[in-house]
Amino acid sequence: MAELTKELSQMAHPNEQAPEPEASGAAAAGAPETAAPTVIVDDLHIVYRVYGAASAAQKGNAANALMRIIKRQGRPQMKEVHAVKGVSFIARHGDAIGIIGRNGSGKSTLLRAIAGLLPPHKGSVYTDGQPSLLGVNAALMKELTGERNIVLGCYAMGMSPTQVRERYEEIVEFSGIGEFVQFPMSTYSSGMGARLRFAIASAKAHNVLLIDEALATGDRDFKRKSQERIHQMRKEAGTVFLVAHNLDVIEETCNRVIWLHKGQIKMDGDPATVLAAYNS
Ligand SMILES: Nc1ncnc2c1ncn2[C@@H]1O[C@H](COP(=O)(O)OP(=O)(O)OP(=O)(O)O)[C@@H](O)[C@H]1O
Repeated sequence: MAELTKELSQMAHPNEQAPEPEASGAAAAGAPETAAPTVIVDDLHIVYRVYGAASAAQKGNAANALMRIIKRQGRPQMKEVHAVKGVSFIARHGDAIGIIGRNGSGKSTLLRAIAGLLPPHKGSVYTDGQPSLLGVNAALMKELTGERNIVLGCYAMGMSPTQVRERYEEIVEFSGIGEFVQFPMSTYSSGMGARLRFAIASAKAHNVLLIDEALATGDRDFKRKSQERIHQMRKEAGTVFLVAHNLDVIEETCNRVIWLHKGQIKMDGDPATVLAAYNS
């Protein structure tokens, strides 16, 4: 608690997404402890409510269905999925944090919660500025051309028309989509879409950039370019979170790895140590 209070007071503009920090086991690795914190996650719990669903024990069983009819109960209405269970950590300027874990371990949920897209069931997320989430499904419009998406995407990130004009060619060049920039995004392969999204999102310096698997679909050349850009963004004093199943990308890009298992942190530390434990 004392550590968290101190860290919070260091944050320039904490973007408080939930009240009252509570007790914490937050630990830092990666960037030096003197670097300013950019994200504080304190005992975070995220619960999804799925309406119209039922647990395996409640449904698909004739005896259960008969009992519900006898008791005049309707279909079970709601199921809760406790996707993140008491996660705490502190991220700092200059950190590139890889988040690894099996399918369904809570990686994407954690990123979406840091981005402020999911309300905490319990606990808090504090961020320095508005984090930008760059996901496989990031909101570009499929029916518009790459060109229109670049312009709109840059405006959405708060760039001025002059800044958009200055950066436009570089974004097209970086994405490598060539003449397809004049075609609607619905004609793009998933790799081309992912490259364009990354090129747009990384055209601006972000305090906190959250990347969800966006590098997974790029080819080798693009992966190398995007890794270089992530390194550059870290130098510009930002913090990058990266969810990827490709552990090579994590190892080459990140200075810290958080391993999630069933919604909890199993390990948080330097990539060599965490990846060795994860692979064993
Ligand atoms: N919108 C949702 N509604 C209900 N449950 C969800 C929803 N999104 C995710 N979940 C559940 O939350 C848990 C964590 O999912 P999440 O997508 O965060 O995991 P992940 O580690 O990113 O998985 P993957 O590696 O497969 O992408 C899973 O049990 C998943 O079924």
